[in-house]
Amino acid sequence: MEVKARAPGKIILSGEHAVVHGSTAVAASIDKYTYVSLRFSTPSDNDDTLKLQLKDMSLEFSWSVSRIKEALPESGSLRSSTPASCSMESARSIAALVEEQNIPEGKIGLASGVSAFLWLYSSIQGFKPATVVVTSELPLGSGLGSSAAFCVALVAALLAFTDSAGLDVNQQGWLLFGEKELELVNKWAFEGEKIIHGKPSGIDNTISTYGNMISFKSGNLTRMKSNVPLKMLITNTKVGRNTKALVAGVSERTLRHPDAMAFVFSAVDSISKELSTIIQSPAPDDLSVTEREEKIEELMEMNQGLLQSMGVSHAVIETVLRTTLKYRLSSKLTGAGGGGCVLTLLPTLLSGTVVDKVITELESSGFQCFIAGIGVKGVEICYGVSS
Ligand SMILES: Nc1ncnc2c1ncn2[C@@H]1O[C@H](COP(=O)(O)OP(=O)(O)OP(=O)(O)O)[C@@H](O)[C@H]1O
Ligand SMILES: C[C@@](O)(CCO)CC(=O)[O-]
Ligand SMILES: [Mg+2]
Repeated sequence: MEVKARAPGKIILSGEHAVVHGSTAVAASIDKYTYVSLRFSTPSDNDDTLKLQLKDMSLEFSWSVSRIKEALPESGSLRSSTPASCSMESARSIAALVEEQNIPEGKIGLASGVSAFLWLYSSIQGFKPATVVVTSELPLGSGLGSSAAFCVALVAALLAFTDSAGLDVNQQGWLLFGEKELELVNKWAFEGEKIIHGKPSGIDNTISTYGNMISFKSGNLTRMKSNVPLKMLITNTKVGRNTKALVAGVSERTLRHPDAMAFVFSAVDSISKELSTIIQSPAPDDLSVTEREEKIEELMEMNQGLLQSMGVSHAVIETVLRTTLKYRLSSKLTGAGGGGCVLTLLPTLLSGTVVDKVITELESSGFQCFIAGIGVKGVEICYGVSS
């Protein structure tokens, strides 16, 4: 029996970092996915290992299930229907299991993803031998929610054969979970994100699970229906960074300057609320489309300024901002910043020639550009495929 799951990446239109401190943020899914396929071994395979294949990186990790059982005995008593946090003791055992795999030095950032995998797999499926194959269209560690898409797709595949899935394994094509099941996927994925991010707000796993567009505050989501056709250019600066370290940096700055940072977070909250109102207001005529876009551009610029004051911008992000500004286009970093990806609003009436020119100039600086499809469905699964 085999199942494949796919979960989308995301952009944050406003509110990253501040959302960790209780402000509102607005996020949308994008049409780039992480895929996870799962196949349990059968007795005829004569194989008692759990394998994780990261296809894009040509890496394979494997553990005998008895070794995992010995290291993580508490996982055996957990239930797939009750998401559980990784204890300090389990985190230590997982670190040992990951270390045994000798991840190449240049790819050591994967250790947190592999740790999340071990926790989620053993907690949801126990100690069954299986092969899990991962591929992704998302650049890792670039602000497009690769960590959350990985956790969401993995959890969806792991829950697909449990009673918690609530789906018929004989159905064909991509299937959506029901509401209760989505909630369960989201909660487990959040536990994985905690292992990768340290202190996530939950916005990334939530948008990857539910898809479309959401506003998010203090762990609660509000689904949004966009009435503005948003076209966003995404520029990957290819400067690598790590969300956990950036989030920790903002928390340290907040401890040093609590009063000033409270105002910064409150300003971001107002920006996100205004942005949600504009995006959801009823369909306008052509003139007001332009007016709305101008407001969105101004809010993006204001948010970028506040992200800079949180200390999460980067020289390379400033280069992208300067380049797009030459074409009178507004941009902001998206996700954790510190490098990674930048969003640029492409107004509806902007000519294709200008879009081509700005992309050519950005790519000549060594950046990678693409126009994302925004607001796709959240996590989906497909039974009976072979990877
Ligand atoms: N396809 C994948 N396979 C294995 N591990 C992954 C995969 N995708 C993400 N990860 C794990 O997540 C880490 C990147 O997560 P990180 O949160 O730093 O960046 P991001 O999620 O891409 O950006 P952001 O959190 O700003 O949206 C990787 O270093 C790896 O540990
Ligand atoms: C930087 C951050 O706000 C968004 C990362 O995509 C972290 C989080 O909310 O968990
Ligand atoms: Mg992440």
